[in-house]
Amino acid sequence: MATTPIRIALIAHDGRKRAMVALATEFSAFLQQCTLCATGTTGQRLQDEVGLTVERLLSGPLGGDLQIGARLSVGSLDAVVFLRDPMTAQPHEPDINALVRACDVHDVPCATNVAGARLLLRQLWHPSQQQP
Ligand SMILES: O=C(CO)COP(=O)(O)O
Repeated sequence: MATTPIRIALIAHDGRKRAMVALATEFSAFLQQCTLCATGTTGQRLQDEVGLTVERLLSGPLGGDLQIGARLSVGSLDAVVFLRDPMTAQPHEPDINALVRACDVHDVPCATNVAGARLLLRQLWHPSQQQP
């Protein structure tokens, strides 16, 4: 029986894009089975460097975070991986906060660092398997 693909949004600030590419490469066998969307530049990197099929939304500073927040608010996303750069101020900080807040409001799992993202993606990939 065919199952519905899991819908995941992938977002990374510039200082975390290499980490996102490495994470997506590590989980590419799983992510290929998912329906993916991403902010503009992150999505481009994932297409070009990992070979994933990704719906590219606007770049974060141009409203991409808000688009993803709107999607998850209406139940169109199952999980968010948002590798934020904690060391660099972002011009669109209000949009970033709105996205993370929307995850909390709607109880959508959101990983904001690689360790959390690994746990989340592993669990989504093998839901019945006990985590060690
Ligand atoms: O700024 C971002 C998230 O806040 C990411 O946007 P890009 O993927 O377009 O760089």
